[in-house]
Amino acid sequence: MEAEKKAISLLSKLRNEVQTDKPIIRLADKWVDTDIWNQYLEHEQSLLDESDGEPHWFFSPWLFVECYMYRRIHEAVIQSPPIHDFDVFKESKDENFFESQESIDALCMHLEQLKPARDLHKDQLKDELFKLLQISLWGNKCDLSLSGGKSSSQKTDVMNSLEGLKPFILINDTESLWALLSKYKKTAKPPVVRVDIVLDNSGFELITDLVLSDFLLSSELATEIHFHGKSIPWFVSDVTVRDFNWILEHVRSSSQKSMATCGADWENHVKMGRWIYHDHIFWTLPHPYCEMPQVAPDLYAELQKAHLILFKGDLNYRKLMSDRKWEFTIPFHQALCGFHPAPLCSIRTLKCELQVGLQPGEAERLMASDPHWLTTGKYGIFQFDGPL
Ligand SMILES: O=P(O)(O)OC[C@H]1O[C@](O)(CO)[C@@H](O)[C@@H]1O
Ligand SMILES: [Mn+2]
Repeated sequence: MEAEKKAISLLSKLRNEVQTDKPIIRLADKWVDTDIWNQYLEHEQSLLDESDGEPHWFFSPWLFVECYMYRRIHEAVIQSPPIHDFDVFKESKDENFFESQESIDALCMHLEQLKPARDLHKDQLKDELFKLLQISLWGNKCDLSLSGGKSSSQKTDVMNSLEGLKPFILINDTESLWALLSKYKKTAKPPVVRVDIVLDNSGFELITDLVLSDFLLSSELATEIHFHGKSIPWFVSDVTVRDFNWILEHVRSSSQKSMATCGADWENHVKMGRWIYHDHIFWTLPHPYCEMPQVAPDLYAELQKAHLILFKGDLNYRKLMSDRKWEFTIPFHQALCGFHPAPLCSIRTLKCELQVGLQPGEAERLMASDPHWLTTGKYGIFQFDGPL
């Protein structure tokens, strides 16, 4: 109880700082990333004129303060032993999984029916890949950060909604993904085809990513999937290693036959080293991804081993684009500012005022028909960059 009181008082202090636009203060804990964070704060300070004083909550870059807020929540918890590894968002993440049971079961049943997927005819293989990619895209609607932590589970039949949702895909580079992966399958070269997925949210979205990953293996479009998750609770619903293992265990022990079969297969993928989970502190730092080679060269080198990297979700898009106010028509490649570790694709629903690579006039047309098109998660993209 003492520890809880301490954590709550640190969180109240944080809330007061946010609400009253106090200066952004240095981190006081001693965690693996504390020094990097404090250096970043100094860097933010150095960008201001002397007359501006210190960086404050209301007038600092959104990406930076939003990441900083989640890092401060982490600080409040780790400074309160013995509850130092308590995940304040765990309950809502788990709830999202339980509330989406029917949709999860339907997806697992679909996946099982496709097996053995390696024998599917080329056209059917492509068709199924596109379906599962779209399911993974729309799974990104289910984050808990946009809804302020309120339930955002999947209750409708996502598989039968795909056709109706197609007009809301603003950029669809899935043909490039097919061209890349089917070329490897056809030539059987290289013998190892590695796809990395930079995960976003736990619950239903993670299930859609796992279903896609299982299909990539069973269809032999890929031979290894590497998942990248967060090392601390992040943006409410993002996946940590605990969430990842918890979901696998709950799918495996489900009373629904298809789910249990999928769960057993998935645990087996992990055991056999076909599915590999990584975490790295870089994913919970405020830096844009173009700074990865300097800030986290080991992670950059790891990503360079991939044949394709899928970046899930809105926050990853903001970090890929350095969260700048780009023109809507600027090419994706250019807005990546030199971040090209391997061919990559952003799969996200739009939740922030940032989108590049549109046709001239398209943003204006969207704005006229739906003024909130950028922020409601109603629209989605598959945006690819890289040589084929
Ligand atoms: O889980 P996702 O798709 O990254 O979405 C999180 C998004 O929600 C917000 O926190 C609020 O819109 C954004 O800052 C962030 O981009
Ligand atoms: Mn998220």
